[in-house]
Amino acid sequence: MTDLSDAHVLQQEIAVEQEHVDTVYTRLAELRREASLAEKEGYQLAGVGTFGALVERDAMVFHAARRRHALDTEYEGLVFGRLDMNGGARHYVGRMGIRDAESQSLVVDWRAPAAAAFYRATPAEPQGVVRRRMIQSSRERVTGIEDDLLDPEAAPDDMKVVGDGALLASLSKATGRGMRDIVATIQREQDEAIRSPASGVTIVTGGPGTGKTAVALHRAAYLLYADRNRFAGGGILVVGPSGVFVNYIATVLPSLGEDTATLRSLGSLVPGYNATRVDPTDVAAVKGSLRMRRVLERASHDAVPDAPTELRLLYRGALLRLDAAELEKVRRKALNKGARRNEMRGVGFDRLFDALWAQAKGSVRNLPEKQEFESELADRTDFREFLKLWWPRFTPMRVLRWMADPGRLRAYTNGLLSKEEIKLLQGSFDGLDRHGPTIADVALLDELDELMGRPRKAPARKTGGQFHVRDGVQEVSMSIERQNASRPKAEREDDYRDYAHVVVDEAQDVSPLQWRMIGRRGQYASWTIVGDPAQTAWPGDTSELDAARDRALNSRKRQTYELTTNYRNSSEIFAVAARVIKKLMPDLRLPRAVRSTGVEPIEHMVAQSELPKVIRDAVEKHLADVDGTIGVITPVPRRDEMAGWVAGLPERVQVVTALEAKGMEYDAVVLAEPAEIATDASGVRTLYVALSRATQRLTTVASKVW
Ligand SMILES: Nc1ncnc2c1ncn2[C@@H]1O[C@H](COP(=O)(O)OP(=O)(O)OP(=O)(O)O)[C@@H](O)[C@H]1O
Repeated sequence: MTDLSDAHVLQQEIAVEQEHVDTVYTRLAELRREASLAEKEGYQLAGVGTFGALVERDAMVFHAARRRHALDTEYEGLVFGRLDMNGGARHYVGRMGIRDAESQSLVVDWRAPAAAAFYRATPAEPQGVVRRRMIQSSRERVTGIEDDLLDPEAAPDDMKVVGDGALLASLSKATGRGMRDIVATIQREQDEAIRSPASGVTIVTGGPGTGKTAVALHRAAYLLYADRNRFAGGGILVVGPSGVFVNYIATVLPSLGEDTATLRSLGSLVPGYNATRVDPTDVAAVKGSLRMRRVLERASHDAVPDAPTELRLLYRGALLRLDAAELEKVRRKALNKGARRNEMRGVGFDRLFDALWAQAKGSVRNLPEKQEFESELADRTDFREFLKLWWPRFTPMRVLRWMADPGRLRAYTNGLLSKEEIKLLQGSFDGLDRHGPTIADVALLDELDELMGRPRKAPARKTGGQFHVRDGVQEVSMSIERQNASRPKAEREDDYRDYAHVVVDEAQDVSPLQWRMIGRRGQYASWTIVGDPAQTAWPGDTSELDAARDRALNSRKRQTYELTTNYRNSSEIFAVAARVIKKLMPDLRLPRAVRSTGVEPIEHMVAQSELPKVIRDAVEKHLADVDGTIGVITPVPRRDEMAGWVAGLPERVQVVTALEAKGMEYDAVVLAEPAEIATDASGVRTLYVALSRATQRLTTVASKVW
């Protein structure tokens, strides 16, 4: 009986909301028509030909096109919330703000201040909200409603309240590909971090699945909304650990209505590199250490391998000669401590001329003025060839390659690294030529770039102006293009460093040198940093990481937020992960997993020889259990071998190493050989990460006790 009447009320309320949603979509269709029309009219204005008309055209076309794009991308689930306020006012909350023809608000943008209460109001602090309603829909059709009655005292008698727990309802849906959209269900503690002030540094910490990545991305969308000029103009940089992860989060930003953020992995932050190779964790830790800066400094000042050991020039019948020691003296004089080698090239040449001039004065008769002496030498091919070999223009890659030579490596690291550390580096640069840099190498290359400076380039030839000449007609380009053209364009595209905001995800794994690399690109930025120290793969002491981070952020003011609810894992799955990390860190505060599925994780203990079959069977079982993604997580060195065991299965099965699994989320996970993951250099904390990736099903397959 109750059920029937509940169902009846639900249908009634759905019909009420459907009516409003219909009004919104009708208005949306009107707005789209208007935007297309404005775009067309804008183009027609070009025919008028006056300068003013052309500028107006630019603005119209640009704004209309952006508006139309927004209207198209925000279509699905446009309206997702409703607030009934004390006093009778009613607001709908959605992916974008929409007003009717009389400028009355039909939907408030989720990022607008008026929508904040939707995320923040609680029964203890209702903030004027009587009833909060979540509206679920599929395209234009309302399919469900969930209410929270926040202020029963203030509720009118006829107010209906339906459903229980919108959050849990939304969480039990499978994730599918990409992160589930959480705009509708952002929780209070998350909302506070998302809307934290745009200045200084916002630090967000929290255990697995607490929504750190979600918060970081929503924050990027929020900042762009709150101060578009500042953040779209300067740009927002979002840095994630790996390419796999960056692809995964790339699908989320457009769904937040933002396509203006720049996404980069740590291996692709520096232009020209797209590194995906990973070093073993202990090697990466040495490469990421601050002490490497001194090592690189030594390398950047070292003599070039195979450089000429002598300079002999026959000049006006006299022999001018500088031997190895003299050449080395000249080089050192030009390159005193801290000097940047590429920038000092001219100074090095000047010193060389000085040395030759001093000799010539004693041995050449009819010596011309010094200037003429220099230009005579500079014209000679043999001398120019010598200069090229003696002091070439260096690229960071060229110098890093020197480290593959054991003798040079020893010389550069002597006294700075321990014997064990030097041993770890030996051989680790061998693959540079054939396979390109590893992710950790990219920070070394960026450091070298700074230590050596850039070879001065010939001034770029001007290409185009602000006018395009086409078919004899002079046409003004779009103002947006002109704006772009007036920026130092090569810099912005190539190695832009003036981001207005930098978001760093999985910050617990950013090495000291990587902090420096990111810091160079955010010197004037405000920052959002999210991470979980308990999930770090950094071996040993993490205080060096903290110090490097602090240096990158220098004295900027900080706000810290802690997220405490795990939305990803079922409580049954998180219990397994918690058991593992508690052994290592008994005092760690763990998040609360709010959702129970009643399905216990499966733990298989099998003989080595059975691993391939049991793993494959487990994956096949999960393929039947869940519709979404399945992650097979392996020890780092065994990825390819194990991928072979599950070859030929559908695309929704992804095989990743425990390190690559960072930040990822799957509906089901099959975790292979936990004991091997735990004894790897990155250890138990990486196993903890791997065990907390699944939303619904977890199977572990082990041949050794763990
Ligand atoms: N308020 C929320 N409502 C519904 N789902 C949420 C909410 N917050 C987070 N989620 C979901 O929880 C999952 C975990 O979020 P996210 O990946 O951002 O967590 P994380 O803290 O970055 O995790 P980790 O540190 O383990 O990588 C995602 O599927 C996300 O969509």
